[in-house]
Amino acid sequence: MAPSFSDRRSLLNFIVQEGNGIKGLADSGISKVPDEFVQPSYARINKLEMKRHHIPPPIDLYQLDGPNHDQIVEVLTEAAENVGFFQVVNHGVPTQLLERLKDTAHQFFNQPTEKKVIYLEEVRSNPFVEYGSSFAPEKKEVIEWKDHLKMTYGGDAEALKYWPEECKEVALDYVKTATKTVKRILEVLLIKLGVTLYDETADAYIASKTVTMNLYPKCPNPELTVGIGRHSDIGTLTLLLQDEVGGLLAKVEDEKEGHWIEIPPIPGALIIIIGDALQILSNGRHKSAEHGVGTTNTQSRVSIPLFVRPQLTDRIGPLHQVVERDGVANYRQVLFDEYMKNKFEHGHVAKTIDFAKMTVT
Ligand SMILES: O=C(O)CCC(=O)C(=O)O
Ligand SMILES: [Fe+2]
Repeated sequence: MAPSFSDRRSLLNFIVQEGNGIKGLADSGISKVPDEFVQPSYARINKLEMKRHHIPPPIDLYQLDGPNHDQIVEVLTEAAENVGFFQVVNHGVPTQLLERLKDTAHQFFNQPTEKKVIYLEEVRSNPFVEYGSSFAPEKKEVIEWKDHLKMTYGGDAEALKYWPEECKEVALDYVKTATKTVKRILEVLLIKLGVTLYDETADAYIASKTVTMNLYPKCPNPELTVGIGRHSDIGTLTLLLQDEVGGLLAKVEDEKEGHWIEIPPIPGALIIIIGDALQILSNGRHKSAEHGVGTTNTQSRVSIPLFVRPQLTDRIGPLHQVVERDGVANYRQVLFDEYMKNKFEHGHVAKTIDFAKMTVT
């Protein structure tokens, strides 16, 4: 029989403290989501209102090494400046690895709860791994329909020691190959901005790496819920693998207030999302994409982002070559840790980049 929850506390106990997750709730056979999952109407992204939008074909990264190099750089730059996301193929991450990642994510979440609870924030013994649900479910009024396993890279030895046995090899392989892809993309974007790059410089902007496995279980009320609310990613770039289910939504700016589109799954492709750190570094040329995830009642979905960002102890601000060219710095220097804390205080509510805006004194 489906469990019933007398109040929010007992619901959170079941999902968070006992570690049953959203998956546990979905598997219990509920026919309607508890009220705590019902998003206020302004926070929902209505699929019906989504405009038809021409989705550009994925960008072939292989061509960066051939005669069409300059043309591909143009296309990448245009996407980074105008929409903040794009899809790539021939990206250097083998298809077989992508398939293994998706299978592994399902395998991890399909395990009995007692295998997963050892990675709960309150229980785990190290900072490199975290299993949980929603975004700050204890603090936020409305709960998101998502479970996650976060694996933070702190070196190979730590990954092999602390990441879950069933995920560690495939996740480590992903960090290594995908980091090369991300670095290459970042380099061409920065060079195009006029930045002279020494190896360490690009590395500093991608120094911290986290692979997350997200699970969005089948949801009885997709029209009322979100998997992840609208947000922009905090880091430099996100490289995202989504499965064939779909549900990733992004906001495209236009003359009015912008409109939402679905970023469709393309077999073998990866999605690149510009994060806030790159918007700041590029003095606002590159736009971090506002995005979110819908839910569906047809099947459960997995996605596996690799987030790269500067270290928390780094200060970041617009790169001096860009400021010289633009004649003005649009953002101040911020300690990345401070930027992150401010963002987390707000949770998933659109963009928080104004925190780094230059204030007129
Ligand atoms: O699941 C997705 O497609 C996107 C995930 C995402 O936006 C995130 O984890 O920040
Ligand atoms: Fe995101």
